[in-house]
Amino acid sequence: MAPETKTLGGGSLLIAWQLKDKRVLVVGGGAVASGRLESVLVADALVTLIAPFQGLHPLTKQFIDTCPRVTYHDRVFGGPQDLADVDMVLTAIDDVETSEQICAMCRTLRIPVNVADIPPSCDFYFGSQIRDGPLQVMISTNGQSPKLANIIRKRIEECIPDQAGEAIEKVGKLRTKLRERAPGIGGDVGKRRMRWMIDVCTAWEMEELALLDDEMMGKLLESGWEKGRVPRVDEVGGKPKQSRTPAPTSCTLPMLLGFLAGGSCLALIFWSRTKSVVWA
Ligand SMILES: C[C@@]1(CC(=O)O)C2=NC(=C\c3[nH]c(c(CCC(=O)O)c3CC(=O)O)Cc3[nH]c(c(CC(=O)O)c3CCC(=O)O)/C=C3\N/C(=C\2)[C@@H](CCC(=O)O)[C@]3(C)CC(=O)O)/[C@H]1CCC(=O)O
Ligand SMILES: NC(=O)c1ccc[n+]([C@@H]2O[C@H](COP(=O)([O-])OP(=O)(O)OC[C@H]3O[C@@H](n4cnc5c(N)ncnc54)[C@H](O)[C@@H]3O)[C@@H](O)[C@H]2O)c1
Repeated sequence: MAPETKTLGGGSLLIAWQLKDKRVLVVGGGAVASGRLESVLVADALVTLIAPFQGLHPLTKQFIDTCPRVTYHDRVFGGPQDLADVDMVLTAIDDVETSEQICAMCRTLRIPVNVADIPPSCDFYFGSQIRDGPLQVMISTNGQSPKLANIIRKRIEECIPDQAGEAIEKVGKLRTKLRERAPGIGGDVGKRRMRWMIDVCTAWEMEELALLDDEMMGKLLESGWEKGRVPRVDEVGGKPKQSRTPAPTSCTLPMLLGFLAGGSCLALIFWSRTKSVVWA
């Protein structure tokens, strides 16, 4: 559906920010900071953490002890020198004044900043997250209700197929193999690659894609891509997913029995009524 261009606005940009090897400064070491650490470490960032040892949350300590990507300084924030060569700043401290000062310095230096719980001091908000391997879902209420974001996340989690993450991973591998076999950017080959990938993803069930291994991928490319078709799972050595729709026999038999039982009851009632009229 085309967007309503005249009234467009009031939201925020939803993107998957690539943080690999970017320098992220986290100020604070409490529970909120530990969540921030997890969020940026999952994105392969290089993290500097500044917080006095005394206030560290156990999870923050664990990240310091076990993640080589975290460089820890046992002290309070020291001023603009702490912001040199930094690509992103996240503060989670129980000191509003210092938070606002850090935000002002970041804005001067044009470093994107998030100050936990102070929306005017945020260039971007965090959201409620679902992760399953490469699958990433963020629920944002754009600052209106973090608790509802948390509740909606739990509901969405229930709807995501169990094998979604694994299926995505396997399809990712298949796409890499396909690009090796049929290289090139754009053009006819690009169009044909995209069409074939769309057809494979549409024709195969998520559970079937999740089972793809190297051998099956090889066969799929050989007997599928090379011949311009999408083979069935069993044609490439896989086990097809049991159909979710019950087989017609298993569906019609109980229905038929039910129908016969119902019919017999009605006949019995009708017969007994006729009898009682006659006997009256
Ligand atoms: C999603 C989540 C991600 C995360 O932080 O990791 C997140 N807050 C979470 C929880 C949470 N935060 C608060 C409560 C108490 C209940 C309630 O108030 O609803 C709960 C619920 C709980 O703890 O269960 C209090 C709160 N938060 C903010 C304010 C200030 C204000 O609104 O003005 C106040 C009031 C302070 C006060 O009253 O003094 C502000 C922000 N919090 C945001 C993110 C950004 C907007 C996200 C969005 O709207 O989508 C934004 C704008 C900035 C930011 O921090 O990035 C995480 C859930 C993770 C999960 O469970 O999955
Ligand atoms: N967005 C959210 O989900 C959310 C939820 C709860 C609380 N918060 C907010 O986030 C902030 C942090 O919450 P918390 O529960 O982690 O707090 P906390 O009190 O457990 O931790 C605060 C941390 O900041 C450190 N600190 C304080 N001043 C510092 C300074 N100048 N330099 C470096 N480190 C400093 C402390 O040593 C401690 O490690 C609070 O302001 C709170 O309002 C946000």
